[in-house]
Amino acid sequence: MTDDLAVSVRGLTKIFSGKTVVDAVDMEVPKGAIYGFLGPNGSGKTTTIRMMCGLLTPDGGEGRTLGHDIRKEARAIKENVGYMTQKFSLYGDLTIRENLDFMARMYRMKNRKQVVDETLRDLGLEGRGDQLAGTLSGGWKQRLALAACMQHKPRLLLLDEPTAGVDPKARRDFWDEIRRLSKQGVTVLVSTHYMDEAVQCDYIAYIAYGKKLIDGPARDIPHKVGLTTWRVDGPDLIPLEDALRADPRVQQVARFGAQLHVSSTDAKALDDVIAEWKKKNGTHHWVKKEAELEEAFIYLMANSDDNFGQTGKRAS
Ligand SMILES: Nc1ncnc2c1ncn2[C@@H]1O[C@H](COP(=O)(O)OP(=O)(O)OP(=O)(O)O)[C@@H](O)[C@H]1O
Repeated sequence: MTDDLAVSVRGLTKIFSGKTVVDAVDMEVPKGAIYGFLGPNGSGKTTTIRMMCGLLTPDGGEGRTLGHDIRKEARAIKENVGYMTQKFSLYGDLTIRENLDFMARMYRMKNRKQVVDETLRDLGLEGRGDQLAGTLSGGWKQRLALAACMQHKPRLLLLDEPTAGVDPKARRDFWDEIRRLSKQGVTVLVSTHYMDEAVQCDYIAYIAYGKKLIDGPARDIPHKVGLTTWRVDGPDLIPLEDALRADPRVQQVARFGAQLHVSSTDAKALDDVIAEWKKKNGTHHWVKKEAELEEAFIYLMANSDDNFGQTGKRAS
């Protein structure tokens, strides 16, 4: 394992009740990266991340996280992990200070009063420590939850759908903060179903049925998925959209504002469709474009009930 990797694991496997839910996954996560795990419900994302962070013992495989053996030194890894989930984050009926203190206790921090005071100050909440956390707005709850799990200065941060249900401004602020942490060298692992979280990631792994099917830098993912995309705008897009969706040679039609992005993994078949439309109706403006992460994300998620590689489903 090189010094610039926060995580390097091979053959990671987990079996629950006789069912292999993570199947021989290899993974390398550079230090300070924001690494997104995409995939359908129950595909094994959380289980993979938990094994990499020393929170769950693998049934097979090996590797190191933050320089520690994931099997033998799980405790040392855990001490360096901050965990923020959408479901469990704060106790609404405890005060802001009590929540911060509770988290500091969980990490057995010694100088808790000082740490909590510092966190309150950093958050700009000095005068509001006695306020019940449940009375905070969604965006503030999220800032508090993030600050709480960073108090022990972890080098690895786990985020489970961190901005689900949060308004756009708070979401932007949150990702600004995550990027700041990543620049400071904190490695961030994000499990998500949401495109606007996926596009924040430097690296992406797509997991289905416990297997890692695609991974790499986010900018390489569209190429790895192999999508060809055409952008179209012009009048009467709704009938065009309906017709394209009904065409078996088109795998995906996604609306982006006043445009449609029309995609397929079969470039030739798609080009034929577009050529026919250009001939039939000259009022639309068609441009072939590089597929971007948004289209790749929609494609992966829309096809995620099927075995990967099978197509035929369409995103909307
Ligand atoms: N502690 C456990 N005991 C038994 N089965 C489990 C346990 N944890 C997870 N599983 C099962 O393992 C499979 C993978 O779950 P996991 O939570 O890793 O998936 P996921 O991709 O993170 O899903 P989601 O996106 O819904 O959170 C699921 O079928 C789940 O029910």
